Amino acid sequence: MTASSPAAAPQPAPSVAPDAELDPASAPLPPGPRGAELLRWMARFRTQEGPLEVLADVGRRYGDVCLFDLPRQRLVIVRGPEAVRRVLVSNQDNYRKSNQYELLEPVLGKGLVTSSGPLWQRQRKLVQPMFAKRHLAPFADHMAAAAGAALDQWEATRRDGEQVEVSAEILQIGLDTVGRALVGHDFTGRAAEFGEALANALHQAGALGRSTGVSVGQYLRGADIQKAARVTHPLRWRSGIRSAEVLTGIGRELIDERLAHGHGERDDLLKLLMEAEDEETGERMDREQVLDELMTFLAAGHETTAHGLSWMYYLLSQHPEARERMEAEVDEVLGGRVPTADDAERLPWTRACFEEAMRIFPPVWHVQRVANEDDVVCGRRIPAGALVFVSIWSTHRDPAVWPNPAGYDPRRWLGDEPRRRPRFSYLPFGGGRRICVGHGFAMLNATLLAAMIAQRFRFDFVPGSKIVLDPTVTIRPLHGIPMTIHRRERIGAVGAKA
Ligand code: HEM
Repeated sequence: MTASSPAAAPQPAPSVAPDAELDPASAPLPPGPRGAELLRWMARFRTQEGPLEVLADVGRRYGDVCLFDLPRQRLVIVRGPEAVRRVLVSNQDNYRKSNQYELLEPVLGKGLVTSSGPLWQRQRKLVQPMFAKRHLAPFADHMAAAAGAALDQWEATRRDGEQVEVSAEILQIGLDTVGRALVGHDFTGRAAEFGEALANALHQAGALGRSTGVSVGQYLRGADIQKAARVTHPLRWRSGIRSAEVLTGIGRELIDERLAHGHGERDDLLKLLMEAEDEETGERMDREQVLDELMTFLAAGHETTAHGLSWMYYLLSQHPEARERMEAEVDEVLGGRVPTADDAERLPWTRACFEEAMRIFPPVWHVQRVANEDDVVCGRRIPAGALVFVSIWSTHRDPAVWPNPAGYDPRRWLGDEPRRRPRFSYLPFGGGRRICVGHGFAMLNATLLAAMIAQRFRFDFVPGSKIVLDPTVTIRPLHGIPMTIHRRERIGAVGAKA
């Protein structure tokens, strides 16, 4: 696990005027390492947990804005509410998404995550209403049905006290629940094949994104990032493409089935996607655009939620009092019945346990942008063309905002506490116009799933197991999280609706 930290150094002087009023030309560049020290930081960045250690340590050493002045590429790392607000919200038009996202295009095509400009605007307008509160109730029923079936399976196949790899279990159950909400029963039977291909495609894209070869390839050959990945890592690239073909093949089959036979009784997200119309032009998405959005939802929604939950089980096993409180809440509110969308609001502690887990282990640990023009952030000049790492990881652990930042304490999420903290001190779903479109869906899915698991099972960490963080697209546990699974006394008849 991530260690800490060189000795703290003085923070840069705080800006006296708001950034918007400062002239970039007269603002100083951010502080940062130079020469051999810069090379040492970069070498550390390439180690297994290095990116997370570097994000945390540059914050401690250089403050909220730090510059790595590399040949041909200036990398700026920002953290903290003020810097996040400037880059993601108040001056967001000055920042475009970085080309790292293009490595995901073989799977996501030109869906919401990877598109920009007018296409993104049109798609966001079409897609956003699908995640409105009124649509969440049927999604919740799908999620609960899929989770119930998966938990029955655990009950039938897992011995009490058996050792399991919790993140693999949660990934599977997470894909079942997200998949059912998106494409209903049609997903049953395809989930295993889909899950395996998706995990590989994302893993390869994440590894290519961190590869020195890909960076050097772009730099030396002036190639675009996909070409650099193809040339410098042909096997890795091919492996990702093969998985992408499996995924898009499944997606096309699901869509073609609907085109041929209609939606029937289905009330899932695929139906909403296929029927969505632009209110001004009446235009609908074509088959390929529906495919890109479907792949985007499955890819963006599945691993993120599942890893957040896996980290929650890891943390809960070390905080039995928090876990007992979750079990007591679930027993009291649900009394053994299957939860509905309305129940999510009646489970504040369960929700808080998930929110706090995402603070300590944010599934998306940073977002990347490129500055179009010079800008000023926290009184420092961000040069045009700089690659800006908005560090969710270190913002969530900033001691200026979070007392005892490494301590897992779901009480931080109760009552007025969240409102007292500065905005953008917590951003697991990003911020600004490109904030996660599925965040309500994700919170519902995670809360219901956590509640249904707590009704029936409990996990204990296997002592002495080593947990290694793998920060690729998401933060996943490199060798999994070994835990023993235990059945809880059943409260009432699980399976009966209120
Ligand atoms: C705990 C679960 C989740 C986390 C932590 C998460 C996190 C994020 C973050 C940080 C972004 C912003 C990326 C950026 O600004 O570059 C994002 C965007 C996005 N997320 Fe999520 N997400 C989650 C679940 C979901 C779900 C369930 C869906 C859909 C079903 C989804 C769909 C999307 C889409 C489509 C975007 C792109 C939005 C746009 O650019 O307009 N996410 N997510």
